[in-house]
Amino acid sequence: MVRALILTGFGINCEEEFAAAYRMAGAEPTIVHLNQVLHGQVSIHDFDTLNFPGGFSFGDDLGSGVVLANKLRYRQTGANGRTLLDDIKQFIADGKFVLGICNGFQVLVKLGLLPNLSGEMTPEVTLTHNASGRYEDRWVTLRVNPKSHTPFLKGIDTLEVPVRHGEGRLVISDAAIQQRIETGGFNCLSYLDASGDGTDIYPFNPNGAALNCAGLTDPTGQVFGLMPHPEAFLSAYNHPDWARRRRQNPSATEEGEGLQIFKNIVEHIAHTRTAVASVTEFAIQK
Ligand SMILES: NC(=O)CC[C@H](N)C(=O)O
Repeated sequence: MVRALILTGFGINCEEEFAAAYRMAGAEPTIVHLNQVLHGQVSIHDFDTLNFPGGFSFGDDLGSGVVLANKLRYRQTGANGRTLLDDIKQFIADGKFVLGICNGFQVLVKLGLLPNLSGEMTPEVTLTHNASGRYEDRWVTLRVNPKSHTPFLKGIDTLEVPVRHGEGRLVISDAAIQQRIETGGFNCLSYLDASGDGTDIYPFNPNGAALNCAGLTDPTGQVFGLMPHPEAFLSAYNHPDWARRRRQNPSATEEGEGLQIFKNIVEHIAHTRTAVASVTEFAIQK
């Protein structure tokens, strides 16, 4: 069974949707208060994926995700001076996966886990207040960057998902970093307009993000974060226009488009595990 650790506490509020997504994708989700991890009662290393849900951690004080990111970077988890960021580094080095949605994405960016071009886990870009100056709560259409190789987005071309955030505007102040993000395809998701083109025009691009970017991966593809909420589109009936969509395509699946991201990563982990097991079995037989 693929095991997903879902963090909560301090104002995170999307952990149940996250758990439902993993459950529907065939994994075993465990929701844990961040303090249980920081106090050593739960180890992230017992899990395959580490998940940062959306919400309003620490009331968005100092900027969304900033306080939680600092807690992960500086709060020592034991007498040996280790921090949770040290454990997350190990977790990624072990080939495991990290997913952050909305406030979770903001945490990963402020922590320097995304895009992490340098490998040093220092912040390289930021997410800040929407260009509209308002909280945006609407559905958007996204396209997956064909250059992206993250298993989370395998086989997905476009998808519709809701956004609900006040600080989703990606700002890249260094031209060299922007170029490396584009060259590597780490800007893995872009906002589309009604004709299916990437756009910086409001409200299709709800926040004015650089590169029309709704999501980033790190160079390994193991760390993925996005502003929209795929975990809020698990059933076709979550879509505001579900009735018309069903009339147009009555034989379409009843699954929501967001679920595929979770199915992808669960299948990828299960498949990798089977492949490793059969190689090991082959080596033992020899
Ligand atoms: N839904 C969310 O996770 C919102 C994130 C953050 N509080 C913001 O408003 O930008």
